[in-house]
Amino acid sequence: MGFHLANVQCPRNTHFWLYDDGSYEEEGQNIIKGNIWQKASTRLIANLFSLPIPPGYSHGLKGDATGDSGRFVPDYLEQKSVHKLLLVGLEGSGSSTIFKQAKFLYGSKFSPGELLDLKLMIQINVYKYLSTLLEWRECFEDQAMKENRELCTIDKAAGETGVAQTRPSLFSLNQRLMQFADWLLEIVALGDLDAFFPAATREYAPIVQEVWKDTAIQATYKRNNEFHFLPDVASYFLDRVVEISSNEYEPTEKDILYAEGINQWNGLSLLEFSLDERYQFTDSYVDKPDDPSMLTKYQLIRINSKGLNGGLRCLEMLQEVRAIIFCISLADYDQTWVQGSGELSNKMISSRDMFEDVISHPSFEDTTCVLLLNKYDSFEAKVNRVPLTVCDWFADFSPVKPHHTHQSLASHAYYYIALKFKDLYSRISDRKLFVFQTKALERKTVDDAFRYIREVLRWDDVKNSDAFGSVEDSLCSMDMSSSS
Ligand SMILES: Nc1nc2c(ncn2[C@@H]2O[C@H](COP(=O)(O)OP(=O)(O)OP(=O)(O)O)[C@@H](O)[C@H]2O)c(=O)[nH]1
Ligand SMILES: [Mg+2]
Repeated sequence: MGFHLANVQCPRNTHFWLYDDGSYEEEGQNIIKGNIWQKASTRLIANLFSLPIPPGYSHGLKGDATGDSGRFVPDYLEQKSVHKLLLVGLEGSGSSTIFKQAKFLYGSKFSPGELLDLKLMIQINVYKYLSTLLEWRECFEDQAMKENRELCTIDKAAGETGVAQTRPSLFSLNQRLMQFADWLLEIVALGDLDAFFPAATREYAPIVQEVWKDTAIQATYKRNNEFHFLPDVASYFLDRVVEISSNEYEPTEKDILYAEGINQWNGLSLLEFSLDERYQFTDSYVDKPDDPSMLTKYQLIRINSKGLNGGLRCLEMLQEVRAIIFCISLADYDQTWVQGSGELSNKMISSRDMFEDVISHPSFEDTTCVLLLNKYDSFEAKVNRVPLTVCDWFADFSPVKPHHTHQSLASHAYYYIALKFKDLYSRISDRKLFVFQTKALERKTVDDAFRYIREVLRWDDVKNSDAFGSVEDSLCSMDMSSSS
């Protein structure tokens, strides 16, 4: 199995001999074919399972000149090394969307197994969305009943008969749908949803559709700004529940991007890729095709926030991370979030706290950090409606009236947030925080982000080799110019 994890080609019936130093040869051939410790995948797996790694291999490639901080790798060796990029963010920030876009952009297609995982995840999520709606329907119905009773008491006092008390409200379901709702909510309360669905998904699709279209649920959905944990994509999938629930359903590219997450179970996803030498932020390509073997290789490691719940312990297992890519949803500034302690808090503030925890983690003292401020599209639409100051951390945001400047309110607010994070970072680290704006559903912005990250890392190498001084300025201006 170790050979498979190390990406060693193992034809059937071929046996390998593995030596203490990690080198291996085909049985009896007396020709050393390679060394498993030189394979990045072996080292990562070993890290994750806390397996010992021979000393010469634990920091980069054997014999690489990593210098004191492990940053400087001479060009000729850099070509061969794999830069690990750790992608993290609070749930819903869009980190898995960014991962999936990177896979569409630079990776291979989703395999049939991965597509099946995505399909199951989409099918089960539909039931989660519906149960959220059903819970809120119940609250709104209770509220409506209570108001009715109060009205009744007033009417009675005025000498009128109290029929309003028994009258169904806008939020009441008929008895048949009510039975289904009770049954579904019980399964959810018992935590059995994952075990029950999607095996039963096809059978219940018609009734799910009926509940979703019912006026009580539609009235509940209209009030979705009042409750949390119902993502924007809920209606996108609920509208198509029958299609999604069929055996023949295959998620489209759009479905894959809209689905929350990459698969149901896996907290960790890996993608190895390289970037061609297309010029930064333009669509022009260099004339000659690149020699793919010369391109720097990156390994994108995405851990979902559930995977980080164990107090960031798994981060310790990730050695030699070249850069942390921390993803934050700009649109979270007015959202509520349940923290680990069960307390409710503002989601932007929860994201900030998680950011602080990750960057102050001893494993990442010397690690470059790039902050991706994502969901600029939702943010742009929202910021004109909901003042940024609803988030306590942004209480001192006082924009110059938009018509006095050329900047929109959204871009003004974006710079303000970027600076907040830069200030915070500078209080914790003596390194510079790089900030980039994304709309992860737009593939181009994710491509731009990775090209920006590549420039940041190149700059880092140059800075550490002390050859140039002015690259930082050009990166800063790039970073700022990319945000309008
Ligand atoms: N409007 C908008 N929606 C986005 C953007 N990025 C992600 N989303 C949506 O936001 C939802 C959550 O994104 P995910 O990528 O699942 O975020 P995540 O929570 O970091 O990933 P998991 O931890 O795996 O759930 C998905 O429905 C995405 O389609 C964006 O830039 N704009
Ligand atoms: Mg999510």
